Amino acid sequence: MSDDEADPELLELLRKSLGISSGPPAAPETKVLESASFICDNSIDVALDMYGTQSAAESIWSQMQQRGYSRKSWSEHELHPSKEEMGDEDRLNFIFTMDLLNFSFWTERDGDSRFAVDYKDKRWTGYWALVAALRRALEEGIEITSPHFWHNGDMTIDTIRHVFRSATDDEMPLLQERFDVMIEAGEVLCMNFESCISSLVTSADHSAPGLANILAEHFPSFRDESRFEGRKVRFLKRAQIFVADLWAAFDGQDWGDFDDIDKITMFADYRIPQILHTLGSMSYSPPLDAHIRAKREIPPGSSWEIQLRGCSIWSVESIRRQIKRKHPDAELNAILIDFFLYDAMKELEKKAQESLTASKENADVREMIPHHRTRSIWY
Ligand SMILES: Nc1nc2c(c(CN[C@H]3C=C[C@H](O)[C@@H]3O)cn2[C@@H]2O[C@H](COP(=O)(O)O)[C@@H](O)[C@H]2O)c(=O)[nH]1
Repeated sequence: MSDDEADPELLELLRKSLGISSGPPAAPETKVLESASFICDNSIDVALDMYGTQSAAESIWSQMQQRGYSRKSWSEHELHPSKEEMGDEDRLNFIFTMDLLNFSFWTERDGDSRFAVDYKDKRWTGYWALVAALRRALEEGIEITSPHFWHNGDMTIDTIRHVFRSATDDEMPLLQERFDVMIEAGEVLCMNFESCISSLVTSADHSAPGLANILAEHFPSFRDESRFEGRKVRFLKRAQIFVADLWAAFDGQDWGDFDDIDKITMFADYRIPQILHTLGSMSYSPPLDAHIRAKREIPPGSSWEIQLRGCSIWSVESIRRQIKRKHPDAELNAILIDFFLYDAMKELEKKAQESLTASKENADVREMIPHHRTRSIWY
């Protein structure tokens, strides 16, 4: 070995001590699926049912095929922004704002008296009420999706109260928190990304988990993490659904072009656990089951809440693996299963509502378990 060739082992030792990695940078990982597996292995109040998972996988896959459910289904929702009506920058801003605020729409009310937004001659509730309110504001000339507007002092809490005003006397939950996360996001975007969502997305260099990690790193309101059995666990629900919404809205191209989109997991919200339980894929201990049916709140960060969220992520992963086992050519990932389950849940809820109102006395609607009630900005 010539004098100027250093000993490779010595070099490696030096690199390790200086924390310099030798090989190519490791591919970004969110560690969400790993968290979900750990939670599921240590859950005693939520359990996955193997047979329920197998039958859920079959019915989900056959329904997805019957409906031709795909990434394009996202843009078929009448309130989601299409490329015909919004330029790329406006759509980026719209989707970022939507997923910055995509949390906690449930209230103590249900039925016709719950929080709702009237828009385009329809009454929208839940997530769709958020999307409708953003559209309504833009049509009223309020730049509610612009990071500049959040940061230049023009936006006040009264702006938010006006933008998200309800058609009933039941107000959108957490209005102050929604205002706070917009102010915070405006500051972070101004300091780190020239107030441009495009700069934020570009910084991930086409990595889906990379973009989710960047959101969690720079924006506290996207840092959806907890501790369980002495370990940090990550859910990153809104960070991941932002990536997934970009991927779907831009049909896997341009701002939706990610090399590793399949590393995104199901989004741990309060709707998917409900349908996973209804499908028999997930079951609850008697105390937890009773608590949820009584519509009692479950504190954020509590063991029950973390078990519900972690087991839901693992349940959708098990369903995905089951579908791939039976149908190796199936083109699908956790995102599409999740989106499908959310849409299916909303259809179920609508049918249950209609049959309850239509024939209250003999409604044989199997009393679907309610969704769990945790109040937080994470989902
Ligand atoms: N896991 C998961 N959670 C989702 C969604 C969506 C909407 N996504 C749209 C985009 C593509 C899909 O096709 C959907 O059309 C909202 N949520 C969450 O649900 C809760 C709102 O419930 P409700 O109050 O009943 O509207 C709240 O935590 C919200 O964050 C999803 O897709 N997956």
